[in-house]
Amino acid sequence: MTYQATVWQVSKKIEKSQILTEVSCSFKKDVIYGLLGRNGAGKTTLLNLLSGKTLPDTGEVKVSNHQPFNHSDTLDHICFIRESKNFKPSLTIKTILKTMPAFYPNWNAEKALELIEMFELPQHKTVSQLSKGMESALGITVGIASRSPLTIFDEPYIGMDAHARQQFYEVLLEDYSEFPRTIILSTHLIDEVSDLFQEVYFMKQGQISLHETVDQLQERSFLIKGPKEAIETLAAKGKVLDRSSFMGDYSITLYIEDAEELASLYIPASCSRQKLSLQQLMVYLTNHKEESFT
Ligand SMILES: Nc1ncnc2c1ncn2[C@@H]1O[C@H](COP(=O)(O)OP(=O)(O)OP(=O)(O)O)[C@@H](O)[C@H]1O
Repeated sequence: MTYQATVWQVSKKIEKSQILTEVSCSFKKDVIYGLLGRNGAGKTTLLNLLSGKTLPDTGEVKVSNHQPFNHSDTLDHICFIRESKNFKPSLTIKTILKTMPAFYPNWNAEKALELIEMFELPQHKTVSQLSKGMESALGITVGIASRSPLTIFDEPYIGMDAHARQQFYEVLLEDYSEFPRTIILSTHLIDEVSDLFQEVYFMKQGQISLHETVDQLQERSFLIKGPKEAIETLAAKGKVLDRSSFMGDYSITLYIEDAEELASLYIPASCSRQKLSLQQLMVYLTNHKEESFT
């Protein structure tokens, strides 16, 4: 297996607060990852480490087999687009586009111009003169046109309307199909982008709480409704992520990791089974509290 980036047993404190605790994760070459978790889970901190902005206190981060911090050859392989402040406010879009090849060896000027036109960005304007959505569209343009082997987007669409976000997802997928690279996208708009992800990492309180392929995750998770007794029997087959009861209707959100349990799962005719969206799963997986029926 070829990895573009690996994080091994990384811990990080900021101002005496423990932000990341023994985080280990790896990102394969040419795979699109979703990095999901609630506010303050530690996603941006992890992405800062991966992009060489900071060093871990303990553990090891490697991108293209090197620690990225202060390693210019490795930093050339990484493009990190944050939710804001990606560019100097006094620079015009035109100037930014001119300087990008110096940062990104795979920079594709033609692609950049195509996206500038698609997002209707005025090249003569400075970053400070752009709306929030336009500034985000500029970040996305740079992220895609960089064609960096490790491209990271940390909630890059602030202020962009639904149409522009859809354009972003489509263009990202189209360009990735032609020029595969490792992409990590941290987002809260999970259902909008879930079709893009091949694998997801869930973070909770500074740790990785789950890593799965999207297909596996959806195969292993169920929302089951039915009579109390049947539901209780099914609950014993896996991890109950959520329970609810309303006027005699009982339901559970069940996650079955064990392959044998999964293969032999029998759902009686008195019960119904539904698929869960990635967004619903994320809510349950990052809010794990098990309740009993009342
Ligand atoms: N410079 C800083 N000084 C103090 N605390 C910080 C700093 N940066 C981050 N933190 C803290 O680290 C924790 C994780 O923050 P981080 O930004 O990594 O989370 P996140 O998962 O990206 O959140 P969000 O989804 O809201 O962007 C939070 O509790 C945050 O308050």
